[in-house]
Amino acid sequence: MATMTTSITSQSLPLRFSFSIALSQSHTFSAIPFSRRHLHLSRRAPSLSTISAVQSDVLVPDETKTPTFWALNAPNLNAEAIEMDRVTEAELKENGFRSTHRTKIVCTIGPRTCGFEELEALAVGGMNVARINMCHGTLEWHQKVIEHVRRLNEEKGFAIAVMMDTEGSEIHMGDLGGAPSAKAEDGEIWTFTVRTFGLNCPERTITVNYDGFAEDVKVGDELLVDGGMVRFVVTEKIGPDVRCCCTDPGLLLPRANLTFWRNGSLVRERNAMLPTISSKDWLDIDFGIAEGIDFIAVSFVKSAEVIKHLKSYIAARSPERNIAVIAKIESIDSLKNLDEIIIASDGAMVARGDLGAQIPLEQVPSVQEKIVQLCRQFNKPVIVASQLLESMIEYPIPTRAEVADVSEAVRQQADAVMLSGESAMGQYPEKALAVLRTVSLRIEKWSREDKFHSTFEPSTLLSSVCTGISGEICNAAAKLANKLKADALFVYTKTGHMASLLSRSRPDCPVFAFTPTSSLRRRLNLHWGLMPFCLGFSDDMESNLNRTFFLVKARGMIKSGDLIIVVSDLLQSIQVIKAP
Ligand SMILES: Nc1ncnc2c1ncn2[C@@H]1O[C@H](COP(=O)(O)OP(=O)(O)OP(=O)(O)O)[C@@H](O)[C@H]1O
Ligand SMILES: CC(=O)C(=O)O
Ligand SMILES: [K+]
Ligand SMILES: [Mg+2]
Repeated sequence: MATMTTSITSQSLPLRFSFSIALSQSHTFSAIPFSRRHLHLSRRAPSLSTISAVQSDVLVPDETKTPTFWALNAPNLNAEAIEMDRVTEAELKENGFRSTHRTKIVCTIGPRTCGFEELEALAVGGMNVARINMCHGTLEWHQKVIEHVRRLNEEKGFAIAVMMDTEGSEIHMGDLGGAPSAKAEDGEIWTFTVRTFGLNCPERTITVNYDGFAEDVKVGDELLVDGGMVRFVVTEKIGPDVRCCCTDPGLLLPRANLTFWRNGSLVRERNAMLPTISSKDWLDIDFGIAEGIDFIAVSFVKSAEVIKHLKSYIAARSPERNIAVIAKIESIDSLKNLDEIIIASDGAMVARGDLGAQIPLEQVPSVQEKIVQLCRQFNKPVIVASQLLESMIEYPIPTRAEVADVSEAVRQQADAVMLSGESAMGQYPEKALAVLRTVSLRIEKWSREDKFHSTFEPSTLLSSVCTGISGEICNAAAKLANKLKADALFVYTKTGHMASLLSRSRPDCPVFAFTPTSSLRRRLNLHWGLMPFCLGFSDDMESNLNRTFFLVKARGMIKSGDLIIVVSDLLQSIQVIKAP
């Protein structure tokens, strides 16, 4: 029979108040090993639900720890032995725990931001993940970006993750013979062709990457560029060439996505059979594995099988590197298999750009909300992407509607929001990033203060999927942190699982995630509310705590009296600690 032990420690830990509940690996409750003098409140524990019930009744102050005690007992450690970035550090020092941003930011890197200085400016501005889109640029170009990010992390202590986004084999235009864009005017006749040209592409001619294109389209079909940014109607087919008349004028961008529509429906002919991961994508993936990237975002996922296939490939090719696989939800097919896809993946992206070209636009908001909610249930990080601040490609301030869109994603508590063209080739990448940060900080604060969690009531949402003992511990810890108005949660995690579960509970305070490896630290950087630190730790929680408090305090990031809730992978325990 399981027995629960609650121990109140008073001597061995750097605490003035502490209590702990420990679950041993065999899932029976046992005494926590690091308290020397403790008061046991042993009791039978029929179910996990009793954990939170005992939490509030055992806070006992221990006034024996004076500043001199701490000065004498401080571990002899160099304050640099913890890896953190200066943005987090400065944020904590200046404004305290509550000020830190919870919603993470992914920035697409393009010609406007690929230089070291520009990348550093994004890092300082709060970029957590740098996304490289394999639709564009050469491998040499991408390699340079990855090298810059690695250098930023090594030299400046950032933990910026690199996400590679695959090209996929959906239909898209060629690269416009190297031109940055081309303007299509109303009534003009353009030729879409499967022929290839070198740099001498004839005027008003667009190459198409899909060989079956000229056979699949029919006269009268509508051809949509980028989901309708520019629109054509097919007037004539001549061998490999398809003549089209422009009906909605606009700017054509290199490699823009193409869809064709017949009688108001998206045409899925043989193109529906195109592989999700093309032969070019596999080469890109090999390149990414060799370069040590952190995430692979798979474009146009249709089923869970492709995710499983890629994950087993990564495991075989690179057993030591745990690259996370993100499913991009942007095709009609993915919506039919949403649950399985999310369960099979390590995270998902609501890729609203292409999604809005495949389903009616008015359905995109509800699909976004559904995906965000499912990811939270299944404990997978989720990114809301595309056109959040589209007008900032050209203008220094966003539209009011864009601010409302960002606010909605933050209110839904998505793990991350993403910049695309705004940071890749826009005129104001840093300003766009600053807008994301300012808006998300404001909405996060508002949500905490007003408990404005209406759509995502954790008790019903989180209980619908069983996350086992760890999940219950993390929910209880988050609840406790909210109730006690704790300043921070600390989690010691070797696999990242406990940290992700704490993030899933969306506590009011930030979560300091201590992990022993830099690669896990980078991956955790995508999760809502996690501040990942690299810190070697042992199986001895007492010494881990001593060490962490000393290091974090030496860096001026916490102060005496701060209330910290500590959760650990190692002991599956919750402790309440007042910083010495
Ligand atoms: N590496 C790059 N080199 C040149 N231009 C880029 C690069 N990355 C992005 N861009 C430009 O920024 C725009 C927006 O970037 P984004 O990655 O969202 O492209 P996208 O093609 O719309 O996305 P996706 O293919 O994933 O649906 C692109 O259309 C392209 O013009
Ligand atoms: C990001 C992306 O691929 C899209 O929105 O289509
Ligand atoms: K892509
Ligand atoms: Mg896309």
